[in-house]
Amino acid sequence: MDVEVKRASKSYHSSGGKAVEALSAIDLTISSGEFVCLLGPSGCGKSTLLKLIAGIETASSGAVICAGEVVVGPSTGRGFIFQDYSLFPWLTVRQNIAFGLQRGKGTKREKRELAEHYIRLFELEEAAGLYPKQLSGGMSQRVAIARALCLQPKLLLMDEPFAALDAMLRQKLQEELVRIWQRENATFVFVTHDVEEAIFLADRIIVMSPRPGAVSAIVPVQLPRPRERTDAAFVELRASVLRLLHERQSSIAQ
Ligand SMILES: Nc1ncnc2c1ncn2[C@@H]1O[C@H](COP(=O)(O)OP(=O)(O)OP(=O)(O)O)[C@@H](O)[C@H]1O
Repeated sequence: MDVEVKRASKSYHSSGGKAVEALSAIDLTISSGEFVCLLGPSGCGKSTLLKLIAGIETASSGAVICAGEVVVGPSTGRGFIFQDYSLFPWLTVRQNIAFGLQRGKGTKREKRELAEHYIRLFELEEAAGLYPKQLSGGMSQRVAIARALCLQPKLLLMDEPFAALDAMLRQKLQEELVRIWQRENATFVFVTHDVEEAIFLADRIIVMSPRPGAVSAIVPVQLPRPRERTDAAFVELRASVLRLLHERQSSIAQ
């Protein structure tokens, strides 16, 4: 599913009545099947941009077009995982993961196998019968990711989904996410603060800057996959993206 963001701006009104310009005239085109990371400091509007694409926030001006249709609200073809992932407290891990499959295509058995596949993938076998209140933060996050992937959306929007995970699991899931993306041929948009994560995952990194939120640079990542974090080209690109972020930060501060 391709995405076109056309001069999209978003202002929020705080309780004091003051407007916060979270995004200013964003233009961005994401091709079908692309893996894009949104990278930038806190408050530059990454989550807001993701919410506009998901259709859970409306642009103050401009538009978002997905697969040729103007986004006017959420849709099952556009999956999302946000920071405040919410699981259904009255359902077990297994039931949460399988929840969205109920109305989808396929036999009962196929659906059960799909849910079990994601339970195994995210190492949730032992937690499958537990309820959300019995899970750690990292486990809840894995359930939320598994639940979104289970629906096999054509566009998956992810807001720092690995932020609360330990380093080992985080790397493992990054690798798995790339494999899933390659297999599903879906479009992935992934928000992160982490330069290494962005380089490991993305075809292109959209660097954003704050006050107001804007696209400050677009960095193509032309490293072959699977990527190796210790390769010279990877390390070099990491240094140059970090430099770019520092430059943009200091030019805003001046
Ligand atoms: N519902 C809201 N009401 C008022 N202001 C908001 C709201 N949501 C976001 N903002 C403001 O809009 C700006 C952009 O926020 P956003 O969450 O999109 O940034 P972000 O880059 O995702 O930040 P972070 O990396 O910290 O999650 C910030 O100044 C934030 O305070």
